Amino acid sequence: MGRMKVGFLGPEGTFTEEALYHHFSREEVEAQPFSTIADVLEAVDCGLVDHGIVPIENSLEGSVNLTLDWLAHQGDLWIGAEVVLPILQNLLALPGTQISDVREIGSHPHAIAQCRNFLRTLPNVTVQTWESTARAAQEVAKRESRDFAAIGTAWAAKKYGLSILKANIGDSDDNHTRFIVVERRPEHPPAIANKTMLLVYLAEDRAGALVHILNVFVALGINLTKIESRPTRKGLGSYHFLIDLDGGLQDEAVQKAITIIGTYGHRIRVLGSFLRAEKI
Ligand SMILES: O=C(O)C(=O)C[C@]1(C(=O)O)C=C[C@@H](O)C=C1
Repeated sequence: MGRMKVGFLGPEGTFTEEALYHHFSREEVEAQPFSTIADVLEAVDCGLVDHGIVPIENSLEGSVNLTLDWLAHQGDLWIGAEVVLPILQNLLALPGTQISDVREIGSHPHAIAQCRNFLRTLPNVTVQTWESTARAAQEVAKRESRDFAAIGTAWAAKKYGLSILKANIGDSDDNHTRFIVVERRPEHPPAIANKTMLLVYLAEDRAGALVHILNVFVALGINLTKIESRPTRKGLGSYHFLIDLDGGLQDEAVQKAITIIGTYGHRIRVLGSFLRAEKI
């Protein structure tokens, strides 16, 4: 059997690539970089790769909306696993660069958001967003200019021949990102899982509709670990809910909750069921 093809947010040197090799062994995969999160998810959807890995949530900046919205609106992918990684942000520049040389800093919007306090110490520097941290690092190497620095991984510095101008520039030492591993929806979901992600559309916008749903989980003793509302794209104020809960799809209580919520007329889609990743 050939190696599994796994798409990731590239180029090489992103946090997503680190997460990929945390989950899969180098021997079993053929890793394929894509420029955007949407490109990764589309590649899985159309069968170009077997799996895809993308960020979904960060402990400082919250949800990665691009990922949540793609899952809700674009395709019908299945989340088969999650990976949680500690995130250490670094300022990367050409060797020999001094902080006073830097006029522009580029990175992924989430990485920029994780380093706000550090960036405030550089009031004369403009900040640019790039598709990923490694893409910005690659650009620093390409421009060969000391004016431009990137925020990203220590591995990207090595990969693109850059120096770490300043290490650990994140706003908090407790910085973690959760990544999801997606695949095309399997015929049979896994039999052992202890976490499930649901997408819920309320039947109607009336007082107590959300409480109604939450009460079902309470009554069945199901612990919710995250709830996020995102626009349905059907008008201002119209939202659906992405709910993470403790329990696998094989659990009777989870099955019951899904059935009851459905009989109330709310629409529910299981986005995935998998083994919870422990924080490292
Ligand atoms: O740009 C990267 O290196 C990524 O893997 C993306 C990403 C994100 O989207 O949150 C992943 C982890 C960090 O939180 C910062 C950036």
